[in-house]
Amino acid sequence: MTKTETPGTLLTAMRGQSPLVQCITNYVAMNVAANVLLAAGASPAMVHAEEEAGEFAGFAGALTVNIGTLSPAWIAGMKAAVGGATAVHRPWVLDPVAHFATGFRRKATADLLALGPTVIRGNASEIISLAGGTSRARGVDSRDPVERAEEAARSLAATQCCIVAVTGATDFVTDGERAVRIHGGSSLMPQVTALGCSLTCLVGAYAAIRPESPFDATAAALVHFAVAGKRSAERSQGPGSFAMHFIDQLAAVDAATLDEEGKVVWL
Ligand SMILES: Nc1ncnc2c1ncn2[C@@H]1O[C@H](COP(=O)(O)OP(=O)(O)O)[C@@H](O)[C@H]1O
Ligand SMILES: Cc1ncsc1CCOP(=O)(O)O
Ligand SMILES: [Mg+2]
Repeated sequence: MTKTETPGTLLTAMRGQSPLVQCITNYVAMNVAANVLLAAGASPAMVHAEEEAGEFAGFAGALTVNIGTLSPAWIAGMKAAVGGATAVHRPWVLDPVAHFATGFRRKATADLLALGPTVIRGNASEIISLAGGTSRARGVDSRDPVERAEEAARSLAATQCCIVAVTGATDFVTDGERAVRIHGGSSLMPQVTALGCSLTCLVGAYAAIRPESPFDATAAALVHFAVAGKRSAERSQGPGSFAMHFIDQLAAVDAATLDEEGKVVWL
């Protein structure tokens, strides 16, 4: 991030363009993620059929691919969409939900990784395991602290030549050389399903407006979540009211709020 391109500047640019984001996400996340993107200021479209996914990616601002509820038909749609996005040099974001859990997921994830994602966004367990380490998780929820994933993220980013974002109590973003930690959010966030998946879609929205700067775009999306999450927790009684306030706060925060309340620490 530069002084002129703060997260707040990127928020204003993102809202100004309201980018069309093709989200191939899971059944759990589809509705949540669409509401998150609309509240944040982007335009989501959940388009995953093989017959149309590549064509759609040819005019979407960015593509996001999430393997949460995988099936062979969805994998075909994902590959077609990545082909379409790559052909027109649009960024695409991979969310490797519980990729370590089964052979089916491991194979699909390896195939998608080989197609060269612009950004990988996962929780600490997912990133540790994706870099070849052993995580403690068995399913979609992380069982490792982000600090344990930081070296894994750097190495994965360097090997894959992409941006890697690890989320959790404190987030970490790296391109293999540069790295930032982003503080904020709330411990209520992992108690609401699909917020990580929705964040992946929001990374796509920011990447759509700054395809040449995916590091800054990813960090801005994470700051947007961190600030909205902290403000929502201050207004909530538990996970249910948090989910409602979170949508409100994603919409309520403006550029000045992100730049005043966002806590980004360069490493
Ligand atoms: N303990 C926590 N404190 C603050 N924010 C959190 C915490 N756990 C997760 N988050 C936030 O929740 C969002 C989703 O991250 P995470 O739960 O790691 O993803 P996933 O749902 O894929 O496991 C991110 O914005 C992250 O910063
Ligand atoms: C519960 C569940 N099962 C398959 S995908 C999914 C949603 C996971 O969402 P997130 O990774 O954002 O917690
Ligand atoms: Mg996840």
